[in-house]
Amino acid sequence: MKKPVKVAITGAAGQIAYSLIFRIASGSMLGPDQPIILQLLDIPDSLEKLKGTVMEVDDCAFPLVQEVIATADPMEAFDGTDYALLVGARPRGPGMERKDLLEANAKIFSVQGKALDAKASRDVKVLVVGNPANTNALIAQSNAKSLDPKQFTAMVRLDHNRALSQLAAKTGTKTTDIEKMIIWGNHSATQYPDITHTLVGGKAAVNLVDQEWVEKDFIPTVQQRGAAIIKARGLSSAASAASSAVDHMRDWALGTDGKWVSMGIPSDGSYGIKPGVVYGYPVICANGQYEIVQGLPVNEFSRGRMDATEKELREERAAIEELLK
Ligand SMILES: NC(=O)c1ccc[n+]([C@@H]2O[C@H](COP(=O)([O-])OP(=O)(O)OC[C@H]3O[C@@H](n4cnc5c(N)ncnc54)[C@H](O)[C@@H]3O)[C@@H](O)[C@H]2O)c1
Ligand SMILES: O=C(O)C[C@H](O)C(=O)O
Repeated sequence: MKKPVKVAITGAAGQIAYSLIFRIASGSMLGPDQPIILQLLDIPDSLEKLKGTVMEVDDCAFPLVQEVIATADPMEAFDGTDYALLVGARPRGPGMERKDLLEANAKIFSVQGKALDAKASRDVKVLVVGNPANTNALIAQSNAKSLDPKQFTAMVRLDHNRALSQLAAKTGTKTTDIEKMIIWGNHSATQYPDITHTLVGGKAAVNLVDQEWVEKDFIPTVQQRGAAIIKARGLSSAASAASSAVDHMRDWALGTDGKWVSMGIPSDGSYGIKPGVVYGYPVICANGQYEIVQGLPVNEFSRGRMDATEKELREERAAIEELLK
């Protein structure tokens, strides 16, 4: 029997968490033999609703769940945390851009960065889902001075999965036939879903689809998918966001077996993206660590898109600079 690990989920009374908590509790994230202590955080006004979610977790009688803590205190929620999924934030509604959320949500992540710094396991792995996810991850990271910046990541995996699904539909293949997809940059409408290096059934994707489809259909569809879901559901994506959060953490913790996935991580100068932003990169995970896939040629079209999404991230950074101190 493995020692239990502590998994903190913020925004635990919200709609993403309503899917995420149950997937994690069933073993989808860390495996069917990894016991879990759930540490659920929400704001005082949402605690009554959270009580209902906890009752439902109890009612599932999950074999892996050792204990469930529900609290409005970040210091309690992050005590000894091994995995932190920072979901809690206000989602955007119809017609809003992610940058509209910047001010509303930024402060949450400075408080939580400090609490993680003070209380979490020194090896904690942090995934920020709450939008604007990349810049929120930057804020949390900057407020956790004693932790390694590499421990803070943002979710672009939903974009990665959306891109796989769009390309599979276009080429009449399965998502599992596709390798080496990349999402560069921000989880926003400037992100760059890049199929330049992608293989479909071992063949170069760029030879299977035309550039016009890539520019006029594929890239905008992936960039605008969040907005399309808000329009259709009247609410932002939830089950797919939860599923992608599980994929991100599982791959980081358990490895990708040499496969590429996309993660928002602190930029280190790779591919000309200077340090100071959390940027989507292609990575390979092994032994609980991720490494950027290096040495890929970048054509002129890709360079322009990669720079444009970096520019947006630097503007977001400038808007919350005072929270980084
Ligand atoms: N990165 C992605 O791919 C992605 C995908 C979908 C949604 N999102 C984002 O995830 C976030 C959550 O979405 P949702 O649909 O679950 O929203 P929701 O409104 O259903 O739930 C948010 C929850 O967060 C809680 N909360 C607010 N402030 C908090 C704080 N300081 N500490 C702890 N909890 C707090 C709220 O009380 C609420 O229960 C939004 O910002 C949304 O835009 C990101
Ligand atoms: O687009 C949104 O605001 C929600 C989320 O980030 C998504 O991509 O579905």
